[in-house]
Amino acid sequence: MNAGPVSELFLKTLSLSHFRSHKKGALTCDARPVALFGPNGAGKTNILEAVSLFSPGRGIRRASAEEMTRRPEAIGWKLSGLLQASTQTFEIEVRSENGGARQVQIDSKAAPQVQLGRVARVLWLIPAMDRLWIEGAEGRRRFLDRMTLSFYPEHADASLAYEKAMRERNRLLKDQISDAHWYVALERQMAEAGARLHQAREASVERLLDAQAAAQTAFPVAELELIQSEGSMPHTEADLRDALAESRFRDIAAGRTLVGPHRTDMIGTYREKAVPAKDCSTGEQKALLVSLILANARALKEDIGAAPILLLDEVAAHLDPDRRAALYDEICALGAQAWMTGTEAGLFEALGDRAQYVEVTDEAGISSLSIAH
Ligand SMILES: Nc1ncnc2c1ncn2[C@@H]1O[C@H](COP(=O)(O)OP(=O)(O)OP(=O)(O)O)[C@@H](O)[C@H]1O
Repeated sequence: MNAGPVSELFLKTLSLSHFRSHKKGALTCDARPVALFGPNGAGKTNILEAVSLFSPGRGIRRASAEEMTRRPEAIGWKLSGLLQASTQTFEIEVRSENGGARQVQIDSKAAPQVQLGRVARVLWLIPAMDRLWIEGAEGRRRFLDRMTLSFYPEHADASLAYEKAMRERNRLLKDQISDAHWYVALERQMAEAGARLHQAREASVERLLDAQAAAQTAFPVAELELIQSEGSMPHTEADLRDALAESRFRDIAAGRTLVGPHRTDMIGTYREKAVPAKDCSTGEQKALLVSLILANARALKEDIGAAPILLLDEVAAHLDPDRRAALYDEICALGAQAWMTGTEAGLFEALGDRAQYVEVTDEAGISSLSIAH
């Protein structure tokens, strides 16, 4: 099952049942951007989170199924939607019973989560990423891996294989086992999967730079460089295997693996100014992230034929009016169904009738998700 080459990709319907603050909510929409507006706490981000669960992973908040269960009933939740991919329509359902593991169905058939990545492509930018350039490497690595995964869905397999072998190696390290033959097989697996991981990340970084450089865009070019948090970064399978073998005694002392792509970091630079992203102004840091998301969407459109669904939480409020208008123009030029949130409908004024407007209110637990005219 694969959406294959598509000319458009958008959600036609979305229903939520007992999901976070939404007891019941349903929406029918077209391919245009969706501007969600309403007061603080109305449940706008919860709707974005619901859409994000139509792609693999734990969604925009990385929450557990249990956390997403509506209180106080806590009986489990269900999301369903019709995804239009050119002339094909996929019926997607994601649910959790009593806070248990998420179950996915595509066209009424149980499907593994990874299958969602081949049908729906969803990218997002949320306020939690605002400090991405400043905080720890883990957030940047996750951001990088999501972008990489969007280009190369098989990146998930390499990540899993790498992590599994590393977990076993770390167990040996913790038990202070120094017998070499125990390590060799695991390091071979790590090197094989790790080299694939690294190549896919490097390829994604290159694609993002090309997509930014080639575009007519109001956003600054974010140049990305991958580095290893300590020392040099082994690139090839052979280098990685040697680096792991060399690091063994140091790793035993540390009780964990100190070298490899799990320690990759990503440095961002505002290219035109040659200023590291971490030293840029708050607005510039946001603009660099918007630039990357748009580049990701443009490059993905080249691959699959249609722009991915975008989830932009509170992005409009953080951009000056010129940049905001530029963002809307670029989204519309891409033809992306961008789900955007804001407390005021006025934030979306520059979109005019190029978007559909949804007022989100939460009265008596029944969310009113009506298209506002
Ligand atoms: N599991 C849950 N059950 C019930 N309500 C929940 C649950 N999780 C979160 N909420 C409620 O959802 C609301 C937050 O929703 P959301 O973050 O979508 O708001 P928002 O409209 O984006 O607000 P803002 O404009 O402030 O960002 C809060 O009132 C919170 O208490």
